Amino acid sequence: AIENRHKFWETQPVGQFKDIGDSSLPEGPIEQPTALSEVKQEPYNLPAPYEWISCDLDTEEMCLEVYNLLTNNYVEDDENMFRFNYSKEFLQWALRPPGYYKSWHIGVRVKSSKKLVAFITGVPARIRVRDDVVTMAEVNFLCVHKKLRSKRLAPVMIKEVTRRVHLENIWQAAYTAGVVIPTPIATCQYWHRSLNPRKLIDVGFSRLGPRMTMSRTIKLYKLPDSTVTPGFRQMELRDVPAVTRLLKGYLSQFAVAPDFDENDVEHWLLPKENVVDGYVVESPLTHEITDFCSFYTLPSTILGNPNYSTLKAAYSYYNVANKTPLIQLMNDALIIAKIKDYDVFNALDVMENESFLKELKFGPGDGKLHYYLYNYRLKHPIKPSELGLVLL
Ligand SMILES: CCCCCCCCCCCCCC(=O)CSCCNC(=O)CCNC(=O)[C@H](O)C(C)(C)COP(=O)(O)OP(=O)(O)OC[C@H]1O[C@@H](n2cnc3c(N)ncnc32)[C@H](O)[C@@H]1OP(=O)(O)O
Ligand SMILES: CN(C)Cc1n[nH]c2ccc(-c3ccc(F)cc3OCCn3ccnc3)cc12
Repeated sequence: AIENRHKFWETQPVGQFKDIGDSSLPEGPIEQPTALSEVKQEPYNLPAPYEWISCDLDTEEMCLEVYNLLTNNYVEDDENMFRFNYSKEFLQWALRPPGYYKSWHIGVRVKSSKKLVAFITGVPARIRVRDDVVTMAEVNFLCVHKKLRSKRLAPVMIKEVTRRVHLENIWQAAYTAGVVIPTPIATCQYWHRSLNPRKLIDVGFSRLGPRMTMSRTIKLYKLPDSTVTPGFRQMELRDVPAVTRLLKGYLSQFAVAPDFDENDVEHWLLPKENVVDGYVVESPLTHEITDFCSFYTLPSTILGNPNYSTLKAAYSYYNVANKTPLIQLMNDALIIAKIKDYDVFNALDVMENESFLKELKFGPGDGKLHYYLYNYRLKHPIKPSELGLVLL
């Protein structure tokens, strides 16, 4: 057998490849919590020139350092044509939800130059796994500077965030990645809906279909100038209780989903310009909030194109269609994104998204997004349609 060794991940309390199909192993936590006094009190050792830093994202200066590290060194697509370009406002939103810990915003910098060269974050979240609501860390933004790759720095970053999460008496985590490591609990496909086909073709994101001209392609993706659902409007603070009720009811059908309360909904779904958009359908007759849709803003830097520098992308977030057909609700989201000059609208095949992707002219992306739980075993991977969790 090909030795597909995961020297670090084989030491971790995660589902192991060798255990796949072994239904004698129980679902749930793999290791039991330890006493806080038994958690390593001091940070893990770093190579000599480096030191740990807790990044205070309340300061513009630290925010800019994190932004610059990620802008130049974070996730690229498989063909290295695009790199995620999370904005500073987005990072402050993503990393400061209710109950967040500054100590979980972990940086590594060069002692001499003070340059930030690595980063990893956690934010607390209540995640329901089947009938079990577990307080977890959502781990994200793992990044090692391009010049420091393949030095086994990532395992140290992961062990350090694990240690700091343990110190808060939290023993599970959730994370996603484009890479396959032990062991995905779900594997999702991402899809793209062109809004600005000319630009997408110019930058090489899309290609002209066979027997298709540019003008025919522009016509294919054309959208109305305004939304079609009566009562469709931006979400406001006063809608938080109704949206929370809608969302809790809707997410209860999925095997893994966030357990949002009103504080969480206010943080994660109230519109923030250039960060997150949320829309409700208020019945013109009864003024009841019947539906909800949302998307977040995550541009990608276009690498090495003379005419364009940024791809403006919207990502489907949480959507609840109770009275309005989901396909109509999502088409209104596309119309809003086009009005707001997005180039592309992206979606994973999670929740009920599969039901609208093809009809609304989404095309399949060229990779997968794998979902993981740390220190929590599922007997089998779940289907994307059983997943009710979207990580940023
Ligand atoms: C109870 C609380 C628990 C909290 C913690 C929970 C767990 C959280 C886990 C983190 C979740 C993050 C979620 C997230 O942020 C979303 S996924 C995005 C990750 N970031 C990027 O792709 C940015 C560009 N790449 C880099 O910066 C580097 O390539 C990174 C830093 C990715 C790896 O740096 P490197 O210089 O290329 O590699 P070495 O240092 O030499 O290390 C190689 C080892 O790292 C393993 N590796 C590689 N990529 C990984 C990834 N994306 N997740 C987990 N592990 C990953 C790899 O399998 C190998 O281990 P193995 O030998 O066992 O196979
Ligand atoms: C989720 N969050 C953890 C960021 C993250 N990490 N790793 C990833 C791999 C794929 C996607 C992804 C998710 C949804 C989607 F519609 C397109 C995607 O990537 C396209 C390829 N790409 C990468 C960079 N620029 C373009 C996100 C991520």
